[in-house]
Amino acid sequence: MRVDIVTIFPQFFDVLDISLLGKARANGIVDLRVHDLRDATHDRHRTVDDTPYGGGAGMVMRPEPWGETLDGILGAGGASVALGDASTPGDASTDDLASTASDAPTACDASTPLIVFPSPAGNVFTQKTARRYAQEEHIVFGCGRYEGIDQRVFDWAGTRARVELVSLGDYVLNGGEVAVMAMIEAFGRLIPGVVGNPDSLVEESHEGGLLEYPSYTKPAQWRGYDVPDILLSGHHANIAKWRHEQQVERTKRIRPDLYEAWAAAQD
Ligand SMILES: N#Cc1c(-c2ccc3ccn(Cc4cccnc4)c3c2)n[nH]c1N
Repeated sequence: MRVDIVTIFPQFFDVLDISLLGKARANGIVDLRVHDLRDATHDRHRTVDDTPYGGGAGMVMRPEPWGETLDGILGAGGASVALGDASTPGDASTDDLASTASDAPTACDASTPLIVFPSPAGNVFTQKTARRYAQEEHIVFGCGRYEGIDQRVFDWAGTRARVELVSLGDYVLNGGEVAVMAMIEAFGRLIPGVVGNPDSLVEESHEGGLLEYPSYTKPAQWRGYDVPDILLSGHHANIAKWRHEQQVERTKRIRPDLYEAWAAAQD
C-alpha cells in the first residue's frame, strides 16, 4: 500500500517511523510519502493561505499549491476519470462522500487513488472505515489548516480520484494532521503483516460491533482485587462464554448505541 500525506507540518509525521508503521515501512509493506504543501508555493513567503471571499474570520488555504501537489502525486494525466455519482455510501452515515463537491463528477473507479480530506464536515471515521481503508492500494491524505481548504480543491480532485471528507468526531481540531495520524494507526494495524499476531485484532473493541472484554494478568491478587475465578479455571469454553457476556454487558452499559445496532444484527 502506498500512502501520501500532504501537510504544511511534514515533521508532524516523523513519529510514524517509530511506530508499528515504521516496521511496515522498513519491510516495504507500506510506502509512506510526506509532502510539504509549501514546496508547491512560488512566493518569497511560501504562502498557502489567503482571506476568504465573502468575508469572515480566519484564512482559507489557497487552491494552487494543492492542485500542484496533487498533480505530482496523481501524475500529470491523473487517474482515468470514471464519471459517476458523487455520492458513495459512507461508513457511519449515508451522506455522500464528496458532499462538499458541487455537482462535480467523481472518479469512482476503485482502481483510482482515494483522496481523504479530514474535515469537521466529514463522515465520521469508524472501524468500518478503517477496515475499508486497509484494503486500498493508494490513499492520499490532505491535511487542511486555518479555516479549511478552498472548496474547488475538493471539486477538482473529485474529477481525478475518489474523494472522501472524513471527521474523527464531533469536536473541533486545529487541522487535519492529528486526524490523519489516528486514521493511519487505525487502518495500518489491519494491514496483513503490520501487527505481529493478527489473532489479537479479533476481539478488540468495535470488531464484531461490541466493546472488548476486561483483561487481567498476573498477579492473581492485587491491592485486594482478585482476577475473576473463571479466568483461572482453564475451561476455555466457559472462559469464552464469560468474555462474550462481558462484551455484551459492557457494550449495553457504556455504548447503548452500539449495543442496539449489534442486537439488531443478531436477529
Ligand atoms: N477530521 C477532523 C476534524 C477537524 C478538522 C480537520 C481538518 C481541518 C482543517 C482546518 N481545521 C480547523 C477548522 C476548525 C473549524 C472549522 N473548520 C476548520 C480542521 C479541523 N476538526 N474536528 C475534527 N473531527
